[in-house]
Amino acid sequence: MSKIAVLGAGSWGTALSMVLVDNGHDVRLWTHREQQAEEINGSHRNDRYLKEIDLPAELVAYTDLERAVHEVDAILVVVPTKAIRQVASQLAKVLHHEVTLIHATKGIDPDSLKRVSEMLEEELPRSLYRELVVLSGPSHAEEVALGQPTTVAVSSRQIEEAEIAQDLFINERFRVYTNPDLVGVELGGALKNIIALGAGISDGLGYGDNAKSALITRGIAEISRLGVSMGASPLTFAGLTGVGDLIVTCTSPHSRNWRAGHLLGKGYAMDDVLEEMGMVVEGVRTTKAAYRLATEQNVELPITMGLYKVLFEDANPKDVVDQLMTRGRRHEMEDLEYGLGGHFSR
Ligand SMILES: NC(=O)c1ccc[n+]([C@@H]2O[C@H](COP(=O)([O-])OP(=O)(O)OC[C@H]3O[C@@H](n4cnc5c(N)ncnc54)[C@H](O)[C@@H]3O)[C@@H](O)[C@H]2O)c1
Ligand SMILES: O=P(O)(O)OC[C@H](O)CO
Repeated sequence: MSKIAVLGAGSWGTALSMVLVDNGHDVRLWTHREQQAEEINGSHRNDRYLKEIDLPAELVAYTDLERAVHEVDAILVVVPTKAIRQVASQLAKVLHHEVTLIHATKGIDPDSLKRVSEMLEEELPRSLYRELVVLSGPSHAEEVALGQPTTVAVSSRQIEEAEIAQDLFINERFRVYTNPDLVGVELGGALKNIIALGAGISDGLGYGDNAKSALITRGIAEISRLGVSMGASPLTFAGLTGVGDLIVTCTSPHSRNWRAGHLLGKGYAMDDVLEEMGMVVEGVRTTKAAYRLATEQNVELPITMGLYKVLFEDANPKDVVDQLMTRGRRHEMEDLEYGLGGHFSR
């Protein structure tokens, strides 16, 4: 049994805490909101984030970060990307020993253009952890909380740290694979949210399965293009944290990104949509980050660019779809054009 602090009591932090409690660990769920801690400890519910789910009585919520992390073996950070630096700097002040450090947040910071692990590394002294671990994959909190079969991957620069995280989480309903490609695992989870917003918009506009399938497959092509330019392996994007997560997020009404896109496609204004969601929609900020990265690195991301125009330049989604459909002609597989596995003859 390990002592584990989970920082962030939203839907994902709560669902992952349930997995850890199921595995027999002593779990402290930290929230910055007193009322939420009272609800979790008193009625064993976290209804705003996981409706109608009874939490295990062993799960204890804390509002005092220092007490929550006292003598823990591992810390799981799972606050939204926007809060990562703030929570990490609070943690740096109260943590005084080395832990296994895992994060399960999916995003890229649009200001610094850093991945979540990079922000954590910048904010936390190296003496507090060995090598950071990322947990990602196709996993709606609502299904994990119900104990439905789920698979994810953990990645770290050191296999030992990834295996420690694998051991903490794995059980017969929550299968955890290891993957050495930390950059790819992190980017797949972050960038799929952009495409999920697009898939929601497409559904909201009334377009059908053909359009959504196009978004998923051309989406993974552009995720891979940007990912490879940032040092990821293209193979990772064919796995759980790439196409796996893209499918789950683009096709499910559980997805906040899909739902937000759906409302945008129906004509609601962005501010109203975000207020209606009441939970984090990571794809919005990540679209800004990917737009900047693509511009800086000269990588072609047509769907992301189109979505940026809809989200931040008030473009009409239907016009953006028209622009995407009438772009110049292209080969489908860029590498095949150059003879890797096949080539044309005229
Ligand atoms: N919900 C899912 O199914 C799911 C699955 C996989 C990954 N994720 C990722 O996990 C991350 C968290 O998502 P979520 O679904 O739990 O979000 P959420 O909106 O359900 O909850 C976010 C939680 O973070 C807390 N928070 C926000 N700012 C904070 C701060 N400064 N200090 C302390 N706490 C703060 C909020 O109070 C809230 O409890 C996101 O990056 C998301 O993409 C979510
Ligand atoms: O609800 P979303 O859109 O944030 O997606 C949740 C998870 O990332 C799906 O794997």
